Amino acid sequence: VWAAKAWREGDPGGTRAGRRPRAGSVPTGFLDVDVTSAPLALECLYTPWAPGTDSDGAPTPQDCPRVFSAGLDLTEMCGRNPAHYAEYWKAVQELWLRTYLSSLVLVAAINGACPAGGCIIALACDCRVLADNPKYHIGLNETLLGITAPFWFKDAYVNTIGHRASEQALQLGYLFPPSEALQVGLVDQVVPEDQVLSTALSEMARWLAVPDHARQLTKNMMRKATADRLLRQRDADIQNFVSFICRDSIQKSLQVYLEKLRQRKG
Ligand SMILES: CCCCCCCCCCCC/C=C/CC(=O)SCCNC(=O)CCNC(=O)[C@H](O)C(C)(C)COP(=O)(O)OP(=O)(O)OC[C@H]1O[C@@H](n2cnc3c(N)ncnc32)[C@H](O)[C@@H]1OP(=O)(O)O
Repeated sequence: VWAAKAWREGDPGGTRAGRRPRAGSVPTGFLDVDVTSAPLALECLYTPWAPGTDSDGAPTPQDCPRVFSAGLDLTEMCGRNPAHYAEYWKAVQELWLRTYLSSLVLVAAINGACPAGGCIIALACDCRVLADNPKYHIGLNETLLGITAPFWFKDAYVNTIGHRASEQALQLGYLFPPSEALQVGLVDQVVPEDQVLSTALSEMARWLAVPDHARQLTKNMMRKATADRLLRQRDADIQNFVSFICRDSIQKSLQVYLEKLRQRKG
């Protein structure tokens, strides 16, 4: 994900904030964003988590070039206590709200798989450029894990691809390959893999050419109702998440899914 400020400063690579998780960072293990320093949070933006870490223990895209984001860290949702789940979900909400409501131009350069939480962060951006590789699927696959996408994931989906396509894709947990993602409007461009970043930068230039104040006011006008819906019921959403995720049947489903992932690797 590329932030306008860094782009303007000619340092898009410097937006990677994948440092070792620290106090106050979103405990997703995937998207390491400092949520305690509000104005900075998005300006030292993250590279969404992909399996692999650099020498500092920080996630790096290079270590797993085929993954944009594997979504939320399932190990944060398994075998923990209710207080942990509540804190975790609050951080996920915060990450999404800040990304979704950012006044910066955000362009998602999607160079790998982009399921669930990865998709929701890409959807919070202003524009999505996806590499044309049949393995790079994008979408909300929660039902395949035996869980439900929360209402604000659903809202972001509906806002982007419409009600009928969302209804079908959400129930099926469907992950769209690039051509279908483009067709349904889930991404804005599909380009050869080696052109993802240059295309994202061109898109960024296009968006930045618009007077900032007018673009920002318009963005807020378009997004406010969706964000307000979550803001009005943040605590209830956390309670729903905690009681849902604590169910034995849900824990079991998640463990089975994680185990399958691990076995697939072997
Ligand atoms: C009526 C009541 C209603 C109440 C409603 C309440 C609402 C509450 C709902 C709760 C919602 C919760 C929302 C969750 C959103 C999510 O994001 S869930 C996560 C979804 N993600 C996935 O399904 C992706 C799974 N991963 C993959 O498909 C692949 O890993 C990959 C395509 C991303 C990459 O493939 P590859 O490069 O081959 O890597 P792997 O070898 O598969 O993986 C390496 C390594 O990473 C582990 N891993 C992968 N994904 C995750 C993950 N999401 N979390 C944790 N760990 C993950 C994988 O197991 C391997 O681990 P090991 O190295 O073997 O330890």
